[in-house]
Amino acid sequence: MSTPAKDLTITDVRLTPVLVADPPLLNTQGVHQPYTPRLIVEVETAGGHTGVGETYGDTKYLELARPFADSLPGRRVSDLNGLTELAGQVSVAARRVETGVDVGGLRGVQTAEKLRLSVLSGFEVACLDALGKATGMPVHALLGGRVRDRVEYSAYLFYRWAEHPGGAGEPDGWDEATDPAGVVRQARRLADEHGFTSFKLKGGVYEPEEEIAAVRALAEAFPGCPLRLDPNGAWSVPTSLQVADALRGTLQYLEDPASGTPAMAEVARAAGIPLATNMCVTTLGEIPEAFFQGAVQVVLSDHHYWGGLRATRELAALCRTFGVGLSMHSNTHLGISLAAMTHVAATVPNLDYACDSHYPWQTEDVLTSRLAFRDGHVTVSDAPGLGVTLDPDRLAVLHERWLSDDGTMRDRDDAAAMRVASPAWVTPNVPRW
Ligand SMILES: O=C([O-])[C@@H](O)[C@@H](O)[C@H](O)[C@@H](O)C(=O)[O-]
Ligand SMILES: [Mg+2]
Repeated sequence: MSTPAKDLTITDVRLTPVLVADPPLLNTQGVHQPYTPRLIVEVETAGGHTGVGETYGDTKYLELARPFADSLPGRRVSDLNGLTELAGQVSVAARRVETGVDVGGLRGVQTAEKLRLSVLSGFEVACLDALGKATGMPVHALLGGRVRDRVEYSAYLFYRWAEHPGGAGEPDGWDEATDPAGVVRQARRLADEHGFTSFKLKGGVYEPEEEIAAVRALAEAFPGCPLRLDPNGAWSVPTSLQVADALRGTLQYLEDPASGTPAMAEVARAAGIPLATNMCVTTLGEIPEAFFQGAVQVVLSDHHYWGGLRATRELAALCRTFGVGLSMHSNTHLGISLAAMTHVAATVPNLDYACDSHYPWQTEDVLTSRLAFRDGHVTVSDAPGLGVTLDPDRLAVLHERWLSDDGTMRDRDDAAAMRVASPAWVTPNVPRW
C-alpha cells in the first residue's frame, strides 16, 4: 500500500550550511565579511513533501541544529509545540554562550535560550512549509490567515565601501557610501529599483554629527518619507539626547541609540522621539523591565530571535497589550527567510511599520527565483507552504563554498573583517560616542 500524501511523519532532515556573498556594509563593530554563514533546513515527510527553513549558520548554531535534526524523524511536521519542547532539551555548551552579546554587540545579549530559539525558528519554518504543502495551505493560513495581501519593507541603507579590501568576495556593482551624498545616492537607487518609500540608516559608524547630516540630507531628498537611524547602542545617554534634539520631527523612530534598558529608559524620558529596539528587548524575560520603565516604544520582532513565526505572533500580542509598537528586524538572509517574514508579517494586525530587510544587498540565493519588492512591498503568496522553490544547484554552489572555506568565514565576525583593512581595529567600547 502506498503512503498517503498527507502522511506528515518526518522521515528525513537535511542541514546544509552555506556561505552567501555579502557586501562591505559598515556598522559600529566593523564591516561585513565577504561571505556570511546561513543554514538551510530541509524537512521531508513520509507523504513526499519537503519543507524548507533558514537560520543563522555560524558554528554554534550548527552544533545545536545537528542533534535537533537527529531527533526529528518519526515526529509529525504538525507537532509544532513539540518542537519548542524539544529545543529546550538540546544542550548548549557554556563556551558557546560566553557572557557577552551576540555578533559583536549588534543583536543584544546572547543566551543559551536565544541560540536554541534561533535554531528552532529554522525548523519551525521548514515544518510549516511542509505542512502547508501537504494540506494545500499557505503558511499565513496556517497562522490564522493574512490581514493584508502585501507587506511593506523599508530601504536598509548602510555606509559601505565599493568593495571588500583587496577585491575579496563577489562584486555587487554598488558605489561607496561614506558621506551624506553617498547615502542619498544609495537611497535613490534602492527606491528606484524596489520602490521603497521609507528608509533606515545603519549608524554608529561615523561621528554622530555626520550621521545627523546624512539623515537631514535624506529628509531633504525624500520629503515626507519615514526615516530611521540605528547606531546599535553606540552612543551615551547625553549623545543620544543631542541626536534626538537634532532630529526630532525628522525621524519616525530612533533605534537603539544607547545600550541596555536603563540607558534606553533615560533617553526615552527626554528624547521626544519613539525609541525602537532589537537589542534590549530580544527575549520574553527582557520585556517586563523595558516595558514598565517605558524604555522602548517599538520592538523589532524577528522570527529568528524569538523562536519562529508563532512566537513572533505571541510577541505581537504582548506589544499590543502594552501599547508598544511593532516593527521587524533583519540580518543578512536569503529568500526563504524573506518569505517567512512576509507570511508572519501578513498575519499580524499591529505590525505598525515597514519591515527591515537586508535582502536587496544579497546578490545570491538558494531559490529558483528571487522574491521581488514592488512599490516597496512583497506580495503575500497564496501558494501552498511558503510559496518558494529551493534550487538544488544553487544550494550546492553555496554549500561548496562553505566546504572549501578554511573556517575564516564560517562565523560572522565584523571586527575581524575590519582588521583586514585596519589591522589595529579593536571592537569599540560602548558607548563609542
Ligand atoms: O548587519 C548589520 O550590520 C546590522 O547591524 C545587523 O547586524 C543588526 O542586527 C541589525 O540590522 C539591526 O537593526 O540592529
Ligand atoms: Mg537595530
